[in-house]
Amino acid sequence: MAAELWALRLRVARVLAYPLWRCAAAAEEVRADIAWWIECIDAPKLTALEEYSRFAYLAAALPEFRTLVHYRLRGRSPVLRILLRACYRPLPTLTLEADRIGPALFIQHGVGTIVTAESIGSHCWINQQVTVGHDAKGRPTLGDRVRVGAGAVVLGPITLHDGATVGANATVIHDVPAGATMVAPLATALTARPGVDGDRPSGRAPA
Ligand SMILES: CC(=O)SCCNC(=O)CCNC(=O)[C@H](O)C(C)(C)COP(=O)(O)OP(=O)(O)OC[C@H]1O[C@@H](n2cnc3c(N)ncnc32)[C@H](O)[C@@H]1OP(=O)(O)O
Repeated sequence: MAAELWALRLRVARVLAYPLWRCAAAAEEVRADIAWWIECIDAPKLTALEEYSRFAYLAAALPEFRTLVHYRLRGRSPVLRILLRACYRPLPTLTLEADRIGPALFIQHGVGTIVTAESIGSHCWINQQVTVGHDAKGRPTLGDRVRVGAGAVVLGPITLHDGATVGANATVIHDVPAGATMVAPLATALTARPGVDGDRPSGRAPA
């Protein structure tokens, strides 16, 4: 039953996604995006699909993917883009602004993620609640295969070189060498303080 439902949903997705596919398929990056998203999601059910079915699934199920497709279509006519955005809603909590986003960008859970970069290389991975943004001097450049973990903040005219990783919740304001991993200090336990009721959220003794 579950398999039949999955097949039915995929058939419907294939019909509904067709106009978007017709507009997007010409962009080389979109094909690389599809392959990269399937690799990152790593679900055998999706790996087994051919390219158009993969696209239809991603466009139907993942608004993050639709946001990326709309970015890929930014050279098309404004009227077409408005129509496509109305029919295939992007994720409102995800912003992608860059002069160039190379082929294959995966966005996992685009909740509260704002990416304002000079450029982004190929095969990058960005998580939820991430800010990649500018300071007074400029905005970041991301190389190839850069990964930015949940809650991370990357600011200013810096470069995350190829293969750099920013760990969850880390703030980065300097260049990161190729292949390096940046992490923030980990949370530490608050030691018990005499005279304070540790069970109370405010930490204050009752009046
Ligand atoms: C809903 C969802 O789940 S969405 C998915 C959200 N997930 C993410 O965003 C993933 C982001 N990834 C990370 O932050 C990873 O921990 C990475 C990439 C920074 C490091 O991963 P790994 O290389 O596998 O590191 P590993 O787990 O082996 O830890 C190595 C060391 O780094 C420390 N470390 C790992 N991650 C972090 C982090 N985010 N912040 C601070 N220190 C860290 C570990 O405590 C460990 O230190 P130790 O050797 O002193 O014990």
